[in-house]
Amino acid sequence: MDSGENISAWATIKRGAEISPELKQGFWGTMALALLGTAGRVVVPIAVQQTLDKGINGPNGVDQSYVVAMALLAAAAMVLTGISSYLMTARLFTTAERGLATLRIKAFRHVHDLPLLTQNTERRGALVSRVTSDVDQVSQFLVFGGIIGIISVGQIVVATVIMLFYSWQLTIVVWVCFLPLFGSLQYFQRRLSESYGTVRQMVGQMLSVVAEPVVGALVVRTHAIEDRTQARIDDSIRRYQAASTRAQGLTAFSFSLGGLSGGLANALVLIVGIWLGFDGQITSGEVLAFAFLVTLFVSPVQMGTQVLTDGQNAIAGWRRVIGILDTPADLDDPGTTGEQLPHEPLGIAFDHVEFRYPDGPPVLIDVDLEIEPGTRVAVVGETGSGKTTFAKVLTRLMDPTAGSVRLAGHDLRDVGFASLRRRVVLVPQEGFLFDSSLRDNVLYGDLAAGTERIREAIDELGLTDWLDGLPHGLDTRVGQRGESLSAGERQLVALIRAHLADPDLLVLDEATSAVDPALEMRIGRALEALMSGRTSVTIAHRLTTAENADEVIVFDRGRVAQRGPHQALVAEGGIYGRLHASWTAQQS
Ligand SMILES: Nc1ncnc2c1ncn2[C@@H]1O[C@H](COP(=O)(O)OP(=O)(O)OP(=O)(O)O)[C@@H](O)[C@H]1O
Repeated sequence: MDSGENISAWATIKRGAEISPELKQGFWGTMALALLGTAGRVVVPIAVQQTLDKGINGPNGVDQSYVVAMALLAAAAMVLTGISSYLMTARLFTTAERGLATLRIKAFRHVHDLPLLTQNTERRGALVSRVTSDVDQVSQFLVFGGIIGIISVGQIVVATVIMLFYSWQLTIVVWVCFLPLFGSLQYFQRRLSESYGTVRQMVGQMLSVVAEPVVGALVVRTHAIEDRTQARIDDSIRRYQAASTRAQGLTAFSFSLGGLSGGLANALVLIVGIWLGFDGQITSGEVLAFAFLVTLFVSPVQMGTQVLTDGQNAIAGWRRVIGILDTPADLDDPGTTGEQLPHEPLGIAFDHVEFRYPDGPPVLIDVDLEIEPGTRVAVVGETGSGKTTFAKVLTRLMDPTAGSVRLAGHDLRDVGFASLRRRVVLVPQEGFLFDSSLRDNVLYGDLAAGTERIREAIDELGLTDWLDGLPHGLDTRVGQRGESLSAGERQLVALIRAHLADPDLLVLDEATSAVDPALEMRIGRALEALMSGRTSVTIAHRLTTAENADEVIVFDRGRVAQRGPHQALVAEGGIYGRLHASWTAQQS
């Protein structure tokens, strides 16, 4: 998956704003409010200077009404600052959250389009961290860092302009104190960017290492590998801690440099200001106002270094989310303009199909076959011979690397996904059940089905007595991943789901888990009903499945080695003969 690391900070912000156009909305209004707020803050030192130089030390002595007027002006300015800060904060919150909601939605949606292989290889925890915690970093920065950043820049600009108005010499003194910091900003920005990039990567790794044993808790317990698992988790936490400490150290250093420059500027302004005052070039009110202005200048610079840090962390996160969006979907959906599969049993044609996993050897080699509509096919072969890969290519979970697959004469690449997923259903070996009711789970087959249709489907599969035996019927909770049901019952749910979908090509990866004979019979009956009137391809692990099929296709190291009815293949011997012998030996 695209790590996004090659995108520069500026390009990341531009691309981020392109993905979430809401972030740009009302930007100039927010900037105007920021400037208004900053201008309000600057009024206070000016009022202090005016009060001292004209209201108290003026040529006609103390001018009370002038002092009151200046106090009122300062108060009004503070109220204005408060109101504009509030409005700006509210606007930033709203636009940032709206923009990030769009980013999350787009990223989550794209996860479904990612190549299946990427989803397998990209550690799932890291993927989740990209769409959750990485987006949170961006959110925190845009909301808090964004506010402070805008205020800071505005404050620095306005403070500099007013400082120049009072004394250009003291302004130069202040800027000279900050030059080393400003000069090294780019260096810090680069180092911070690298460090926070590593931090975000470590967060992803930590999440995936933590998530794995939670999902595989049963294996961890049964094999008593808690210590080994914990050691891996400890290691990833420590690596995250080290990366984070390195990044924070850099932040602390840049922050201290800001503090040092600020202290130096304050001291030098007083020394040089008093010296200029002796010379008559500046009044005491102006020196006092300048001291206020230096504070107005120093605090945003210090805040700015913090913002820079948060910004780098956020940009590192933003890059990773953009990396998801920039990873192309491997399968192109022709969409509504694509061809539609007919609603009738589908004929299958593999035209010199080759498939290889990335950087791997060919796993399907020159598979060239036709299957008549309505045929019941069993696919057999030794482990690793390519049966599952064949099923995935047949259902267009992956495209062949050479050759083509046609259903009812349509090249699968030209068929719209909506039609394909409606007419072709794959029932995997271990169907995934969601932590919800039985009804919700079977509804994934046909979201529009009502209770009556569901009951009808269950009846057609001969499962009504099984359903009636469940404590709450259709409302029975299946638990996480269907853990409250037995393995056989989970298969039944998968079969009902598939039947509701009413496909014209059914591709089944037969479950290998043994179930009790009564349930086995139920599953057999349900399968029988499910396959009738449809083309079906079953990856068979049982002798009876192969026996009952119209035709058996035998795979050997990616090639179709034999095909024909069961009896004929038994007579032929070869690979199927050996398989058959081992099945019958198992049964006896
Ligand atoms: N995601 C993958 N990445 C790389 N190689 C893979 C991947 N999935 C399968 N393979 C390889 O492809 C070959 C065929 O695998 P496949 O799963 O299609 O075999 P199979 O006949 O279904 O085996 P089984 O009966 O054990 O499920 C194997 O050598 C396997 O190692």
